Amino acid sequence: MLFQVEMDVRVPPDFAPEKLERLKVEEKARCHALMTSGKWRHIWRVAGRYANLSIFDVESPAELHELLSTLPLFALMEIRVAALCHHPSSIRDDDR
Ligand SMILES: O=C(O)CC1=CCC(=O)O1
Repeated sequence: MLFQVEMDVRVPPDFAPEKLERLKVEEKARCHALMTSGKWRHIWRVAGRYANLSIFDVESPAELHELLSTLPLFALMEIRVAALCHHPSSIRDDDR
């Protein structure tokens, strides 16, 4: 199942910079591991915002929740999810 996931990172002004840097390093490593596994298919930076637009390919909404809620930056993110279906006009057969 494909899901569009939009993650906005909201860092409180008093958040310790060294803790933020550590979480970013951990987040990047987790992202790379999930991209290698094929579960996190794509990630783009949303221009002008500390946000990303990602595509996940998972078995269920429950699996997506498990992956998102265990991301290192989860507590600092606002996340929106949209379930995706294959479009009848798409010429990309693997986009389902
Ligand atoms: O910088 C972000 O958008 C948050 C994030 C998600 C995966 C990653 O490496 O950073």
